[in-house]
Amino acid sequence: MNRKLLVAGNWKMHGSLAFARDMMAGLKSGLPNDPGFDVAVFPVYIHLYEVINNKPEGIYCGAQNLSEYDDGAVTGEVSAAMLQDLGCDMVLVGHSERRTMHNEQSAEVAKKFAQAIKHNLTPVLCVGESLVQRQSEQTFAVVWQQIQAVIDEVGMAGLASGVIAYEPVWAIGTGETASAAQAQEVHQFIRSQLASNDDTIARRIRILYGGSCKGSNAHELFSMPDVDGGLIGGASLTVRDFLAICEQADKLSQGDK
Ligand SMILES: O=C(CO)COP(=O)(O)O
Repeated sequence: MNRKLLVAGNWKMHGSLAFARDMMAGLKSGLPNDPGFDVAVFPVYIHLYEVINNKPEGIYCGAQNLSEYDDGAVTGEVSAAMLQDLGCDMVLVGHSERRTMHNEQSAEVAKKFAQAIKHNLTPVLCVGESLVQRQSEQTFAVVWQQIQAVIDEVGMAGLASGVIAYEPVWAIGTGETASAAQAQEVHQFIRSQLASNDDTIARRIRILYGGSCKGSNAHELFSMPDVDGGLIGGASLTVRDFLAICEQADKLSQGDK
């Protein structure tokens, strides 16, 4: 099955309104017209509106987090309905920085995923193991537990409305990338586990790789059969670096992938 590659930039807690405008202007002039791959950016909440109002046509915009609740007395949180109202298309859920720094548990992540699909946002479910977990051969178990929690909440049909991003924690912001073979091994595991529940959904769902992905390794990673693009941190923060990754996605989308 042909899955469209997705290159997604997670800006994390970086940028400013001027940065958001400059990035959008740079992508407008640098991206191919009508690309054969999808592009998304994930700014902080307070820069979303600026991005939404300045983004080139066809680029998706998403938040980095959302509340697990509909509305109410939840100071400092932002609901799925508010994100949709603003014009967001997507939202990250369960990024490892939220799981570790904000102690988000898989059950909470699953509730956030459910909120996203209820409000027609595409959730990008981030999963991945720590270095200790990899060294103790728990990678598959950890990753699957994180996905299973979402399936328990929304079923396979719900999961199918989202995107999965495999981000090994040891590769995030460290400069140490999973090799293409290491990424493929986990992506293939995820897809085969999903296939034992629903083969069609398993073949259709996009699984991104994240963790020190950059222009120089994107082609090798994205050319793996089960890698459908990337969730990019550091290399999404300049037009040049982000476009270098998009260029690789463009080449692959015009070729066999
Ligand atoms: O966490 C990431 C994207 O969500 C990856 O970050 P880096 O690309 O900076 O390693």
